[in-house]
Amino acid sequence: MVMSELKNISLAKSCNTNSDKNHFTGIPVIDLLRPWDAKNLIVKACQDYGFFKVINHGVSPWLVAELENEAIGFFNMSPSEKNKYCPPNPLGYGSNKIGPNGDIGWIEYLLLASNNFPTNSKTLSLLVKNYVEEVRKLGCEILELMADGLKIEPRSVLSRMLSDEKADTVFRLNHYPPDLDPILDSEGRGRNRIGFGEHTDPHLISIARSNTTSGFQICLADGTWVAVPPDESSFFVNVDDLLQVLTNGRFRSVKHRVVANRLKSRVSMIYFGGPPLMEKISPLDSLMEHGEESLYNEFTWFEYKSCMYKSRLSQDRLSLFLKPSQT
Ligand SMILES: C=C1C[C@]23C[C@@]1(O)CC[C@H]2[C@@]12CC[C@H](O)[C@@](C)(C(=O)O1)[C@H]2[C@@H]3C(=O)O
Ligand SMILES: O=C(O)CCC(=O)C(=O)O
Ligand SMILES: [Fe+2]
Repeated sequence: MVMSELKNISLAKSCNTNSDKNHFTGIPVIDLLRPWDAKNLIVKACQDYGFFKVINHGVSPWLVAELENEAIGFFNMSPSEKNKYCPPNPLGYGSNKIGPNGDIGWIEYLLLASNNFPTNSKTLSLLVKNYVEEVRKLGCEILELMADGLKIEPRSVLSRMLSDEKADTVFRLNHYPPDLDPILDSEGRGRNRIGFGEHTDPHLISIARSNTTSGFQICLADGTWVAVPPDESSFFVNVDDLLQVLTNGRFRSVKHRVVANRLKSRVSMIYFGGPPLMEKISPLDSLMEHGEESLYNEFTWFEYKSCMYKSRLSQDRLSLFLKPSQT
């Protein structure tokens, strides 16, 4: 990646871009070995933050470590080796550019999908396949606990979309190199560059794991940005746009971003769980109260995805599907 081209990568608008400062201590922690508590805590976390951390998740730490090592091996290859790999249109290897509409970040990444996650290495592809399968199961368990907590039936009403053989899964490996030469602001203070600009994830849920380097931040309901303390042994779960629609706005699709770290590389691996392309998305009947109106016009995941690829990272895509009475 040509870092000299990245001098102008934007600084965050709010002042809290230093990745190690103001670590937020209020992230909800869900212990999956306590399912009787977990269902209610998950619902509260999705309503309050659209975000929580999962411990005792059952995903093999060996698999996580192997995949991280293999990913580091990929990112350690020379730029010319990496650039031989197909550019992200939308899947492939990318650096600096995120998506097709001019967004940039202090990042390089591999975006993969389909069942065999083709890469330049059989080992990497196989590890991704096994990892995604384990994390997909974790996603189903979490969605079933959500249904229990929301008191809706069947408990597979959400998870069936991830278990479907046509489920639309994306997997992403991100590498944020250290930002050794941060930009100076007008007062001469060093400010970290943005690694991945603010956005919400479009799918149902995203399940992320990162190394011990800080940088990930979420936006609270009052608009404050807070830094999430890293935890390499846990998974972090985002409520995504489709889950906000399916719950008719009860759950918040969390706005988040990544700020580059001054000293350390950050490596993250994210599973994005989406439904089959033709799935129709509208608030769940079993959740709607008597007389409650849907906030959104019905759409298919295919329609939403098409609209997403036409939009910039920070665009509020869901607002395009709000009913006129809600705008
Ligand atoms: C700017 C873009 C990158 C993105 C596609 C989009 O046009 C808008 C949504 C972006 C996002 C955010 C979450 C995931 O990282 C991602 C893979 C996705 O599904 O939506 C990315 C897209 C991407 O990097 O291609
Ligand atoms: O790297 C991360 O931890 C988050 C990146 C992200 O938000 C994304 O890939 O959608
Ligand atoms: Fe994201």
